[in-house]
Order: sequence, then C-alpha cells, then structure tokens
Amino acid sequence: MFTITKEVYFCYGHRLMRHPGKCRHLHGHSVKAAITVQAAGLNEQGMVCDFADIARIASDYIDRELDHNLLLHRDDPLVPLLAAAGERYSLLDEHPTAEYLAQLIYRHAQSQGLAVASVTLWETASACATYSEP
Ligand SMILES: Nc1nc2c(c(=O)[nH]1)N=C([C@H](O)[C@H](O)COP(=O)(O)OP(=O)(O)OP(=O)(O)O)CN2
Ligand SMILES: [Zn+2]
Repeated sequence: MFTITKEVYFCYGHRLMRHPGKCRHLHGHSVKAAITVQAAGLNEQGMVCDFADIARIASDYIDRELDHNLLLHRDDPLVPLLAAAGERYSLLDEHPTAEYLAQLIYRHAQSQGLAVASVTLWETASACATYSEP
C-alpha cells in the first residue's frame, strides 16, 4: 500500500462553548491540515495521485467554508449578535474542535473521489487531531 500526504494551511476563529478553560472564549488559529491518500498501486504517472489534485480538492472546501471564517456551534448564543453586526461566520452541527474539522475535511475529500486514508489537523504546533475510517 502506498500513501501520500499533502499539507494545506489556513486560519479560522472559533470558540469551544463547553470548554472549562480559556478555549470557551473567542480565539483563532493558523492551522495545517495534512491530507493522506492511499492506493494499492500507482497510476500511469507512477503516482498515487497528483499532490496538486489533493490540494485543489481540499482547498476548494477549506477556502469556501473554513478559511478566515468564524466557526461556531449552531447553538452558540453569539450567533444573533454576529448576524446583526454583519459578520461572517459558519454554523457547525458539532463543536468546532480539531477533531470535527478533520472529519469535515475528510468527508469532503472522500465525496470528491479521493481515496483518503486520514486527515490530521494541526491546530497548534503541539496539538493535532486525526480522523480516519475503518
Ligand atoms: N481534544 C481537543 N482538545 C482541545 C481542542 C480540540 O480541538 N480538541 N481545542 C482546544 C483549543 O481550541 C486550542 O486548540 C487550544 O489548544 P491547546 O493545545 O490547549 O493550546 P495552547 O497552544 O495554549 O497549549 P499550551 O501547550 O498550553 O501552550 C483546546 N483543547
Ligand atoms: Zn482553539
């Protein structure tokens, strides 16, 4: 089995409403998503797939939904205030953790036909979350 990994960089603001510490307050991250794609064999170009194809598919979603956006749980009480202020935000069905964002990127890559093995979201230089499926 071969695996290849492409990294994509972006940033967002968020807060974790139920966090007992500092992360319940609005703050931001400049992050790295590492998208790993697998294949049992190589294509006619000798590749699992082109790194550029992974970047394009991931960035289509990330640029549209996540990058320079404020990511909030849809029950966050800040939402009416942000709407009234005309701010950009995106409402998520789950808390905007690194785990959930990794899952969102994974599911998008999968829906676009990539044989994605895992997505790891590095939220800080020392903390990451990985999503994969059996
Ligand atoms: N399992 C998770 N734990 C935490 C998440 C997460 O997404 N999944 N997110 C946060 C915060 O949003 C933020 O990422 C803070 O992370 P943390 O590593 O605690 O922050 P620091 O960089 O300040 O870490 P130090 O090592 O204390 O400097 C929290 N937890
Ligand atoms: Zn955070």
